[in-house]
Amino acid sequence: MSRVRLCKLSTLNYRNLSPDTLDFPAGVTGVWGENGAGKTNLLEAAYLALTGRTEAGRLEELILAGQTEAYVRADVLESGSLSVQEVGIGRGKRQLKVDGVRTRNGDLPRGSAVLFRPEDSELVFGAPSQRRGYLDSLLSRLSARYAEQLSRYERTVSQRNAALREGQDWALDVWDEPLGTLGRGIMEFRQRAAGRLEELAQGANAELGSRKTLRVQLTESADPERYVEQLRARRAEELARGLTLTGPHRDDLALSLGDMSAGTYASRGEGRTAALALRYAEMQLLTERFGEPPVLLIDDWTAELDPQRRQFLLDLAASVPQAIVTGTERPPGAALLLHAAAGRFSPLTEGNRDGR
Ligand SMILES: Nc1ncnc2c1ncn2[C@@H]1O[C@H](COP(=O)(O)OP(=O)(O)OP(=O)(O)O)[C@@H](O)[C@H]1O
Repeated sequence: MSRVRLCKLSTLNYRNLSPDTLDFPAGVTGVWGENGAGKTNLLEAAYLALTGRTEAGRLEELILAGQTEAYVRADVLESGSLSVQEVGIGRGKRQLKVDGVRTRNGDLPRGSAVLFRPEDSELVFGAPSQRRGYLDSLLSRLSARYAEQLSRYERTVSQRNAALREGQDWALDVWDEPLGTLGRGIMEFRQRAAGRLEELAQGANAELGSRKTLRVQLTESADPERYVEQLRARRAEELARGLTLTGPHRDDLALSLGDMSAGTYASRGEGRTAALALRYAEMQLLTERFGEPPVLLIDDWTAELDPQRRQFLLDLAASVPQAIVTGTERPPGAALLLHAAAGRFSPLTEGNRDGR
């Protein structure tokens, strides 16, 4: 695949952003302004327009309070040709278009952007579901087949859970076989990706100055070879609880630093560093898969970070064809600086760069 570059971003009714179209050059764009100015919202909107995905919880939250629909549009340059990606959001639904034609999620360029956020620390300190979400989002972008299998698996788990809740013992035999096949596919894909993920994250964690070795290991709830057998062995317990208790939807990506569980023992800074290392690994895996680095969207480049870690982020941004870096301090070395205030973004020209 070719390099994807964001040329323009337009938004309408997106959180607190004023309706506008912004131009983005190649290289680093710095977005700087006070707390609550809309910097994170801008990055989130760019991520949504580039990938069709959002890291925010519920779609409704993205819509300007009091409105019913929001819209983002990215004019992107890919393989030398321009295309227009549009995402419309209504209550609980999202519609994607490429060059005016409706499309499904998987049809947007899958490796086109990576979002670094201070909230990424939740990958380390949060629940297993956060880490599974990270892994699934990454693997779904690396493989359309994984994305497809995962969504079928998740549907099957909910149907099987419904049968469990209704105590339909006989119906479970119908669900166990497809669940077994889909679940095994997911487990095998995760196992294949986990080694490289650990290698990349470990390297980045060391480069970020951490003296403790970061381990990233899959903790699997089931054995792919014996999955259907394991499902059957826990059926009585599952019927009692009305839940499927075994399978990749219960896996975790266990993180440890120097042999101690990172979630339990890491300091805030160590956790933040490990989370940066995971995002770095995501970016590298997408680069390896698609042959070009994604657009980097780095939110709050100074948050909780010491000078060495800030420099790592700035160097990373400078190393890729395009990055947008936000902060309450101006990131040095940007090709374009935008000043953020109350959801508006104004370019700082040479004349007023030093004045603000
Ligand atoms: N759906 C919404 N409708 C209206 N306003 C919203 C909506 N969602 C969020 N906001 C507002 O957007 C504002 C900007 O938030 P944002 O997180 O982008 O700020 P920021 O510039 O990144 O700030 P910080 O430096 O504190 O991280 C917040 O004041 C928030 O209340």
